[in-house]
Amino acid sequence: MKLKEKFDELKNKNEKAFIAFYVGGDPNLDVSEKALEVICKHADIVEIGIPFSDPVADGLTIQKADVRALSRGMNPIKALELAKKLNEKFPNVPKVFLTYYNIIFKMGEENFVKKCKNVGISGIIVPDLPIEEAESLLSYCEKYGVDLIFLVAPTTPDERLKKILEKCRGFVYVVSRTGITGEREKLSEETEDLIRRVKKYSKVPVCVGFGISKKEHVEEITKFADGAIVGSAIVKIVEKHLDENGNIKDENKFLNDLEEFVRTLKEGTKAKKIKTQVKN
Ligand SMILES: O=P(O)(O)OC[C@@H](O)[C@@H](O)c1c[nH]c2ccccc12
Repeated sequence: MKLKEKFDELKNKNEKAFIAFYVGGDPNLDVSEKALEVICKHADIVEIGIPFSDPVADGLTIQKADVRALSRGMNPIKALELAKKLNEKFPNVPKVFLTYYNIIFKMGEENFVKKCKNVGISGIIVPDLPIEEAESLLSYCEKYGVDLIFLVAPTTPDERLKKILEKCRGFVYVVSRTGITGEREKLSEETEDLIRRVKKYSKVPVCVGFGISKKEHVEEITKFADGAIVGSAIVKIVEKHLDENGNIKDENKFLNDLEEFVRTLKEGTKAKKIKTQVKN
């Protein structure tokens, strides 16, 4: 499913998007497939991380997930196969890849985008690809109908913001604060201003990630934004269920825990608007 279709569908239901991130292959391919299936039951959009050895924008939680997946032989081809399987079972949940540029470069830009298209990937997020270097990847994404999603940060000046938003497709990823991925107790106060600033220029839905880790955060963010993205807090559940050899102790317990968490997060996007009462 196209990202645009999903956002239109949500708009009709008066809901915002809950976007869940999970590292493909964490802690191994088989478990990650089951975990992603559980996530697809509740999330509106799923972000699948292709694990990479040097994930420069990631905090410790996701770095460790990447190491777990890579040590069990995860690779981009397996990530594509995983996406294909998920797409067959959940065609109405758009899937996007989050991957660093080296992986795309190694596979060849056109080859990578074409493969994404073939397995039903709707969009690609490449955190270490600046807009100035994205021309050829953008052209392949356009050719194959895959959305290239860019990130903007509190430090992005207006001029650059406009430049990015002109090229950005699917949705724009607003990084709520400077720094790396990871949970936070409180959301940054500047986030609201940033969302408003991005909304002013954006033709695509505005989604926010970094530090969103509970239902209340999702509720708060989706008052202003079109979607909330949660990563580390989901990956933490894997960590919690590991034994000393890096295997899941009790698969059913893990999947139940995960399901309960993503179900709750999705609830945060359905929060009722408080209507002001008018007295007669
Ligand atoms: O982990 P957090 O703080 O919930 O943030 C989302 C994030 O995990 C996910 O979108 C993501 C994972 N790796 C990234 C690298 C760059 C940008 C974003 C990401």
